[in-house]
Amino acid sequence: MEQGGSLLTVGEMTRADALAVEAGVPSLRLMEAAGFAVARAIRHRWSPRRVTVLCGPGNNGGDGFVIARLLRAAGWPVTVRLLGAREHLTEDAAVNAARWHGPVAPLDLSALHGADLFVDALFGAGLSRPVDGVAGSVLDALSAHPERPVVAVDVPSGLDGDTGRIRGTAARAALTVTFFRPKPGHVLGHGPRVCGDLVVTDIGIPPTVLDMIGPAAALNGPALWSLPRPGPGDHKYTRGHAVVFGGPVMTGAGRLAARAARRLGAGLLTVAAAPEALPLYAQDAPGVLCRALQTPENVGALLDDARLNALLIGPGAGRGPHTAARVLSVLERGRPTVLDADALTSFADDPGALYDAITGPAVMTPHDGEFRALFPDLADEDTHTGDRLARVRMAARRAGAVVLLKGPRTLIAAPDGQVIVNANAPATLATAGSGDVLAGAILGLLAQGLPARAAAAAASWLHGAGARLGPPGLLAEDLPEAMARAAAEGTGEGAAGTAV
Ligand SMILES: NC(=O)C1=CN([C@@H]2O[C@H](COP(=O)(O)OP(=O)(O)OC[C@H]3O[C@@H](n4cnc5c(N)ncnc54)[C@H](O)[C@@H]3O)[C@@H](O)[C@H]2O)[C@H](O)CC1
Ligand SMILES: [K+]
Repeated sequence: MEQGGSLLTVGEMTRADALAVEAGVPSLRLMEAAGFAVARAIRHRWSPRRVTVLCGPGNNGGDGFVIARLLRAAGWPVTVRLLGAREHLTEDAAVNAARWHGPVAPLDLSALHGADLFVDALFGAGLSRPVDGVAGSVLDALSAHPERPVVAVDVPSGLDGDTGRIRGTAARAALTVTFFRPKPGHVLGHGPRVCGDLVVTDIGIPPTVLDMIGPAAALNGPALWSLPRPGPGDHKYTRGHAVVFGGPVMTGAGRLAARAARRLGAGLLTVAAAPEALPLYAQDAPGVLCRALQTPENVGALLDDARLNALLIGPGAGRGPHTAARVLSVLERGRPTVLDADALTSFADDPGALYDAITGPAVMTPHDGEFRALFPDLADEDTHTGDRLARVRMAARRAGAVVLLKGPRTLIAAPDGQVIVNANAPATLATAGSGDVLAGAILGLLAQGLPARAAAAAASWLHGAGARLGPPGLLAEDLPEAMARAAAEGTGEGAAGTAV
C-alpha cells in the first residue's frame, strides 16, 4: 500500500466482483480465494489455537465458513457461530456452510467463551444499517477483551467501507484481510484504528476491471506521480522560478515556505514582500532573491514577469480585503498558484469571488477551519453522512481547483472528481509551521512543471515521509531537509532538488 494505488468504494468493489464473474471467474472461486487468504494470514501470524468464527448471513459469512474449514483442515480446533438461520444464507455462503462439517451454534454471548482467537465474518461490504442486537452485543464484548485477538474479514463488522464511520458498533481487529484493493473506509475516519494491521490480497479478480471501473479514489504514493529530476542540461533558469508573497510582519511562514520550495528543487526563489520586511527574508537564506512590493506598479511588474512560473500567497499575509485584492491580481495571470491560509480566509465573506478568479492551475490548502470558511455548506459532517471524500470532491469541483484538505488523512481532490488519500503522516506534523512548509513544497514542484494534482499529492506524501525521518520533537524548520531526503530515498528516484 505504501507505493499508492486505487481505493475502491463498496459499490466499485461489488462491480469489480461482478466484472470478474463476467470474465469467467466463478464467484465461489472468489469466495474460496478470499477464505484461503484470510486463513493463510492467520496461520502466518499465530500458532494453532482455539478459534471461533462468527458468520453473518451474507457472503462475508460465506468467507467465514471457508476460513473455518481450512483452519480445521490444518488441525486447528474451530467452532462456528452463525447469525440467523442457515436457510437465510446467500447461495455461495450456503454452499460453503454445507462444506463445513463441524459444529454450528447460534450466535450469542456464550460465543465469547472457549476461544483464543475470533474471526469476524459477520458483515462486510453488505453492511446496510447500524449493527445492533446480538451481533452488537457480541462485538462489544469482544472489544472488552482485547487480549483475545479478532481477525476481520474484508472490513471489521460495523465499519462503513466508504467513509470509515462506525455504524452502531465495531470490534477493533488485530488484523484485517481485505481483497483486491483497499476501501476508503480502511484508511479514513475510524478505519485505521479498528482495522489493526491491514493486509490486501489478490483473490483472482483481473486488474483490468480497474480500467472499466475508473476508481474515483486512490491511496497516495510514488506510484501516482513522479518527481522532477534535473538533467545534465538543466540550470537554475530551467528549474523554475517560484515566488513567495511574504507577509509584512509574520515573516516566519514565508521563510519556511521559501526554504521548502528550494529544497524541493525550484531553480530560483523570489520572496516578494513589503520593503521593511525584506531584510529578514534576505538574511534567512543567501540564495533567495527579494523584490519589494510597495506600489501597484511594481506589483504589476512582478506579476507580468513571465519568468516567474509559480506563485504562493497566503502564509503570513494577514486576513482582509488587501490580501483578497492581491490574490485576485495574482490569479488574473492564470499561472500555477498555491493559495494557503489568509489567501483563503480573506474570502470567507465571498467565496464565489475566489472561485470565479481561478482560471489557471491552482492548489488550495485549507485545514478544517479554512475549509469551513470557504465551503460552509460542505463543512458540516452530518449533512454529508460524514463522508469527507464526497465533501472535498464537491469543493474541488466548485472551486475549479485542486483542494488539499489537511488532517490526519490529508485528502487531495481535483475538479475531475479524483481524490487521493494521503495516509503516511505521523502526528509529529501537528506542529507550527508545517503547513507553511507543505505549501512551499507544492510551490517548488509546481515551479518545476508538475501539474497541480501531482504537485499537491507528491508534496503531501513527502511531507509525511519527511516527518517520519525526523525526530519525535520535529520542528517545521527541519522538514524541508527531511522532505528532500525522503524525495531521494523514499521514491528511489534520486535527487529532486537535494543536490545542494
Ligand atoms: N467483492 C469481492 O470481490 C468478494 C467479496 N466477498 C465477500 O462478500 C462480502 C459481501 O457480501 P454481501 O453478501 O454483499 O454482504 P455481507 O456479507 O457483508 O452482509 C450482508 C448481509 O448482512 C445483513 N446485514 C447488513 N447489515 C446488517 C446489520 N447491521 N445487522 C444485521 N444484518 C445486517 C444484510 O441484510 C445481508 O443479509 C464481502 O464483504 C466479502 O467478505 C466474497 O466472498 C469474495 C469476493
Ligand atoms: K467482517
